[in-house]
Amino acid sequence: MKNRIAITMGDPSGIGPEIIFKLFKNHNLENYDIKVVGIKDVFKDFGNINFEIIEPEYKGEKRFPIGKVNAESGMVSMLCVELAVSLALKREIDAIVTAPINKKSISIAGFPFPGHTEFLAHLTGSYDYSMMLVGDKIKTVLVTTHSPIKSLPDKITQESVLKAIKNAHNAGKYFGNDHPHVAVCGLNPHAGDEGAIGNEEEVIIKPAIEEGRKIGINATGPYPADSLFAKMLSGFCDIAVAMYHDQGLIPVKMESFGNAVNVTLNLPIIRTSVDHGTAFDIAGKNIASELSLLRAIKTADIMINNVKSTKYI
Ligand SMILES: NC(=O)c1ccc[n+]([C@@H]2O[C@H](COP(=O)([O-])OP(=O)(O)OC[C@H]3O[C@@H](n4cnc5c(N)ncnc54)[C@H](O)[C@@H]3O)[C@@H](O)[C@H]2O)c1
Ligand SMILES: N[C@H](C(=O)O)[C@H](O)COP(=O)(O)O
Repeated sequence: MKNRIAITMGDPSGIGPEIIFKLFKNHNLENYDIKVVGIKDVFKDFGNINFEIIEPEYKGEKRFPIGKVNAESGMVSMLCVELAVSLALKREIDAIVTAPINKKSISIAGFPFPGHTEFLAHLTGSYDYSMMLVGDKIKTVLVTTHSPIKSLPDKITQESVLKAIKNAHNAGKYFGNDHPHVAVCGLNPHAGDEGAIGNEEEVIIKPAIEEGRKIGINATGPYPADSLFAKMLSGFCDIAVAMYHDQGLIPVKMESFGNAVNVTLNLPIIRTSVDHGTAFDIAGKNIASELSLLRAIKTADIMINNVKSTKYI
């Protein structure tokens, strides 16, 4: 049986519908059983639709302004995610792959979540999840997700760092390595220089790495983040653990933007996503690339095939 994957439409004011249409038009998808969760009317201007669309219950206006923040687009994009998650929890599909949402539009639509990741955690009752961005050589798991910088000191704890280390270890299998070398970034410049420039490395990050090592994870660090990612390009480690969003995502996007995949680890469902946003600046121009979406489908397929056969720590 082919793996059953639902792609959520994303924000209809952005490039989500366009890249979904291009995915079906330009690629051979016969190895997968793919459905789209979205609004049919949104796709009809692109041409003949040769894929199945499941619609969420949505009673509002179905014409969405292109390239503009608005509450209706935010609302419908989240309703699609909600429906896809319910199908995944009922095991009617094997994975969800998400097209991009706009964080401002979902906020004015009344969803108090800064992204899919946190909404998915809410819908599935998950706490020990992590965001991972998968580039070609650079693969990063984050300790904190969409957190304002000023909130970081409270969120980077021994527990949250250890959680990310475990999730990074367990993610190795998806990339052909059951025992990955997980290299952990410091938080401060030069990883604190042994306490000379901040002490989070000494009192939080090193103890978390030690805990990880005690349960058999090949975790090392903390390393100065400014040089770790350059070393990663030469094969120094398999997965990096980064303390906050931009520390981990800038290196992935520098290396692989447009071809990387966002994975939410340790949910009770499989979820992958594109590495880019709604790109309002190019929405409606027919120039958006669907390649990250294709990669997200392939990654979800690998995860589905691997998930049953793996031992978790
Ligand atoms: N997976 C997601 O849902 C997701 C991911 C990232 C950002 N976002 C959200 O999207 C919105 C816009 O974010 P942003 O402007 O920071 O980033 P963005 O990724 O939307 O755009 C950054 C730049 O990359 C270009 N770009 C993006 N995707 C492209 C594609 N497929 N093909 C060609 N060019 C592409 C855009 O035109 C823009 O110049 C924000 O609300 C952000 O929070 C959502
Ligand atoms: N952090 C992601 C990125 O920059 O690519 C993006 O915001 C998407 O996050 P969600 O999957 O949580 O929406």
